Amino acid sequence: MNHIAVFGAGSWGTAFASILADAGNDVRVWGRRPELVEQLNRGVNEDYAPGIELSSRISASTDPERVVDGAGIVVLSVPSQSLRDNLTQWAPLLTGEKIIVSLMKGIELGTTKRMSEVIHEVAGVPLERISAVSGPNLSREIIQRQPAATVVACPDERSADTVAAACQTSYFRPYTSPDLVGAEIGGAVKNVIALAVGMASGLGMGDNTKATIITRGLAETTRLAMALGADPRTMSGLAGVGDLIATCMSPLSRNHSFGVKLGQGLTLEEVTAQTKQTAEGVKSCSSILELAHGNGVDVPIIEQVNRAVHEAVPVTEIGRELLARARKSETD
Ligand SMILES: NC(=O)C1=CN([C@@H]2O[C@H](COP(=O)(O)OP(=O)(O)OC[C@H]3O[C@@H](n4cnc5c(N)ncnc54)[C@H](O)[C@@H]3O)[C@@H](O)[C@H]2O)C=CC1
Ligand SMILES: O=C(CO)COP(=O)(O)O
Repeated sequence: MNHIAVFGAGSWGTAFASILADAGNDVRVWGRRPELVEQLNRGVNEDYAPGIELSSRISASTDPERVVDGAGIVVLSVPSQSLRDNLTQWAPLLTGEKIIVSLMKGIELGTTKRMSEVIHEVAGVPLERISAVSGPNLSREIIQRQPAATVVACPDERSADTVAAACQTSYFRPYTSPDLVGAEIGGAVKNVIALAVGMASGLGMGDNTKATIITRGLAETTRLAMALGADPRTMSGLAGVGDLIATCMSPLSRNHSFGVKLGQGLTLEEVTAQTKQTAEGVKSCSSILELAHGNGVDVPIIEQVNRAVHEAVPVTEIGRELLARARKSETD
């Protein structure tokens, strides 16, 4: 039996630990809070996966050394903006031939780095042993064992295949891809587009408006991904349009729900106070905008989401601005 370490006992860390356990692995989860670790060791996570009985193959600890000991694969699932701080403490443990898996969908504020870049920089792990798992994977559906597929992206085919083999179950189908950049950009940007779709929903707009934002959001994502060297085909796959659809359309999405509340007129502070879980797009809209500007990429939806979220520009105003832009060809 393989031993796999999962850092982060939130919604996705716990759901992914369940997949790994169902795939036959012995899974050790690191959690920050002793009370949550104690819950996991009783086979539940009422904070992040209420009503779900967890596999007996999952155990948990607050001690990173104990969690990593003997693991060939280490999965990271903490909020993107806290990765660097956490990794600084964990880096000495990530030695040897371990494969590191990022489940995170964000871009670091201040550096505009993707999560694999942060892992490479802080832990010194070569990119050939860093993979990202990304796709339409709403944790609540996955932990209920509803069928879904995902992409395991890594420049090294053997590493990608090792991770894919470790997380394949009767309900979860991983595809491999060499396009780490595309998978990470697809995963991070769709959160911002989901905020925009949520805002439209909150304003009472219907499906035409939402489909328009999703489609033009995909155009922005593709432009940015290609400018960073990604394969455009990734954008028409699970880590691109697949995740975009799931996140933009589902009431289970925290980013979508966050956007709905902003659209209904709540302030950023009010929505933040009501939101217990991580809505990555709220912070990453700024870093993604900076990344796009730094690469000369036009991202009007992301720009307007950033204004609504961080400059308190009314949501009605950003819609008007998007529609008033100069006419252009759809494919420019
Ligand atoms: N929930 C989902 O459906 C999916 C989430 N993701 C991504 O997975 C990543 C993790 O998200 P979730 O598990 O959903 O978030 P979550 O909010 O459910 O859980 C986050 C976990 O990190 C812990 N945490 C918070 N601040 C921390 C810090 N400073 N240091 C260490 N731990 C900290 C929390 O206590 C919690 O256990 C995000 O990047 C998200 O975009 C990706 C696919 C699906
Ligand atoms: O990434 C996700 C689904 O693939 C989860 O989206 P949210 O973080 O918006 O809930």
